[in-house]
Parts: sequence; structure tokens; C-alpha cells
Amino acid sequence: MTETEIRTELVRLARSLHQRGLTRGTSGNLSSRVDGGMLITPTNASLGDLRTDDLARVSDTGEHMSGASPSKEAFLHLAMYLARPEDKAAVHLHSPYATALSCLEDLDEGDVLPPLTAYFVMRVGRLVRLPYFAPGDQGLAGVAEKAAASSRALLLANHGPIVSAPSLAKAVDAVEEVEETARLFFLLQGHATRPLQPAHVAQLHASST
Ligand SMILES: O=C(O)[C@@H](O)C(=O)COP(=O)(O)O
Ligand SMILES: [Zn+2]
Repeated sequence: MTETEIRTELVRLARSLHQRGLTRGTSGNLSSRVDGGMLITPTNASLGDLRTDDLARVSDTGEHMSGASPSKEAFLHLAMYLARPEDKAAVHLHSPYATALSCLEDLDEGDVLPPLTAYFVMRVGRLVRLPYFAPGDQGLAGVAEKAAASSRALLLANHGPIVSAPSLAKAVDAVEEVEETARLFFLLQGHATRPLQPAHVAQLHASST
């Protein structure tokens, strides 16, 4: 993709997420890798109302190179890319069900959601909850990088999900699947539930490699 196409895609998908209520106000941020760094949405801007020229360019080492002031979570996107060199895009949202999940007691921190559907297993795999850090706190960088080495999908405690993937379309698809599976998780509370069996999960992993 050319840089112009990447900019157009970032703006289009940011607007789509915002219009569908997957993130509200000025919450959330999206990035795509480009030569020498990444393009990322600006800080304190609605994802529903961006123009291609608003995007910030940030170097691989975190310097703001051009464009608007970058998201305060730029360091977190860079941490995902450091841990997952094959990934080229990352999306952070405050989507309601995943954010509600991030606030629950008594979760398995390393594997927050059960494998309810094949789509979740194929698109997300495993959702890992990280400890609470205030938005923009760079103390999260090392923790996120370590967790991202084994999972593309992280849930920031009392905050929301961040997911990376080899393309922006795939990262959006995966973060939407995190939200949908969190919604199913809440819908199923109080119902005897039968998640996929380990053999089903192993088969899905084997057929997707
Ligand atoms: O929750 C926050 O404040 C940030 O994580 C966020 O979602 C939006 O921050 P900016 O991208 O800096 O606007
Ligand atoms: Zn946030």
C-alpha cells in the first residue's frame, strides 16, 4: 500500500468504528506502520472526524516527526510492534463490553475469555489482561511488550482492549471480535455454557497455520 492509501484506510476505519459506537468521544487510537515508524491518530481527537492530514508520524524510537500531536498511547503501539515484528497495525478502543470485562474481579489474567466461538479462536486466540496503568503512562510499555510477545490481544485493566495484526483491516476485525466475544460472555452469565473443547481449539490453530 502507498502512504496515501494507508492514510485513507486509517481515516475510513477510524470513522467506521466511531460511527458504530465501538469507541466514543475522543477515546481510542489506531496506527499503521510506515517506513521508519508509524502513522497514528492524533491525541484528543474524535475518531469519527479525522482527515488524512491530521495523522501524526512517529519514528520507531517514539519521536514526533510530523502532523498533529500524536496519541498519548503512541508508546504502547510501538511496544506492540517491537514484540510482534510481523504486525503492521494496531487498534485501541474503549468498546463497551470489552471495557466492562476489563473491570471484572476474578478473571484468569492470562486468558480472560473462554473460546466461545471458532471465530474468536481464529481471529484473536487469547486475550491477556494487563495491570492498571493510567492512560499515557509509559510504565506500561515493558509490560505490554512482554505480553504481546505471546498474544496479539491485550486488555488494559479498567480501560479497554488493544490488538495488533499484520494489516489494519485484520486488526479492526480482531478488536471487533474481542468486543463481540465479551458481549457473548456477559449474555451467557447465569447460563450453563459449553465453550469449545481443547481439541476443537487445537484443530482451529492447526488449520490456520
Ligand atoms: O484512555 C485514554 O485516554 C487513551 O488511551 C485514549 O483512548 C485516547 O487518547 P488519545 O489517543 O491520546 O486521544
Ligand atoms: Zn484509551
